[in-house]
Amino acid sequence: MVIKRTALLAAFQQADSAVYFATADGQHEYFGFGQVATLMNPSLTELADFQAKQSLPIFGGLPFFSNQHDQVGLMSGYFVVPAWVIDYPTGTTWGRQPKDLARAVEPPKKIRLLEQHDETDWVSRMTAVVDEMQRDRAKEKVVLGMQRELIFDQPLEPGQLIADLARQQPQAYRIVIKRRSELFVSATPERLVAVNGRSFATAAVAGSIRRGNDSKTDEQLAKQLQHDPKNLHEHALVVRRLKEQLMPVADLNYPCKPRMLKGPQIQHLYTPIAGKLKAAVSLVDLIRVLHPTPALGGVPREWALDTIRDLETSQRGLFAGPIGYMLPDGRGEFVVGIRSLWAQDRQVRLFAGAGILAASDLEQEAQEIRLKMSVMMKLVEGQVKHG
Ligand SMILES: C=C(O[C@@H]1C=C(C(=O)O)C=C[C@H]1O)C(=O)O
Repeated sequence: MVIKRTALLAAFQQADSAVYFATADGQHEYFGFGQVATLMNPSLTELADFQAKQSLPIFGGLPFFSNQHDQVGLMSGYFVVPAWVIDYPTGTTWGRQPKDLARAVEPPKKIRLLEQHDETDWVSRMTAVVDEMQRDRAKEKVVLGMQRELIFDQPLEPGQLIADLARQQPQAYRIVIKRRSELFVSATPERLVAVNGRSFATAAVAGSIRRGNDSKTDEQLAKQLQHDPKNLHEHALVVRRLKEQLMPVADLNYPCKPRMLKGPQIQHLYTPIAGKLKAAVSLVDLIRVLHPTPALGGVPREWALDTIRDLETSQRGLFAGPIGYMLPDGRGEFVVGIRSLWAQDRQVRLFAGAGILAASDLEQEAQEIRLKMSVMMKLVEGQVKHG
């Protein structure tokens, strides 16, 4: 029997536990329903042990910091083995299809935004770190995040989020993880790592500018970014680190100059890095090697991570963490959980960050962060009733 996409969206709306992962290349759109096993707050070792016991696909995410233990729910890290998974474009399924996938579809209801809280002191809070980087040039980069809290009168509708994500962000990875009254949603352009046998791929995505309103302005903005020393340096730090970490385990292919990666709101410098693993290295091992890349951490790594812990007022949880799936044959892909939100019932948190260097203008960085947040703001706006 052919399953309609609308039935999957309705089932997502109604399920207690469901996952959605669409790849940026449009090749795969996984929907998973129910749960045969779950893993909360895992270490990478626990995740590898958990995976070894499963014969069905696994979906979920690791928190950005593995050692922050006061996170709640999804944000502490969560993996699920759904009872049934379908890759919609290919029709491949795993597990047993539930008999009554979805009851009748209800029309989406509109919700009201009651409160919005922003980090209005972000620029002043981050000033000292730019001074520190100017004094000590060994401190090259730190990616600092900002969060926004939204309170609605009703919860977001996840089925509708999936439909709107596909329309609004077709060239991004699109992820929705639902666990009872919690949702984690991301429309991220950034692959952490994909593995297929001995082939693997990762990417450096760092250095950003807005999109132009017409193709001429857009091209000018791209040129400006491609010649901007601060952004080129910020990007080069990520490429350098990825190469250093991967050279020992793989033969690598990559372009010598960054390309452009364009989303509807923002464009980035982009260096795809692919290769062949010299020995069988698992996806979990590659996450251990790569996360956090300087695209979301910084250089030097430990100083940057301490700085993030000290200066960000809200914990990252899954924000900027590795989010992905693993299939029983060892194939799989993890992305970086940015352009993301976490919803707990009627309460929603948005996260975005920017790479800070000694040459950064913090007002401009704050503006860039708000631009990155507009990806999730636009998504939730789609459900909001005005007036
Ligand atoms: C931190 C984010 O994005 C990261 C930071 C970028 C930058 O500073 O140029 C670009 C892409 C991402 O690696 C985010 O979107 O929240």
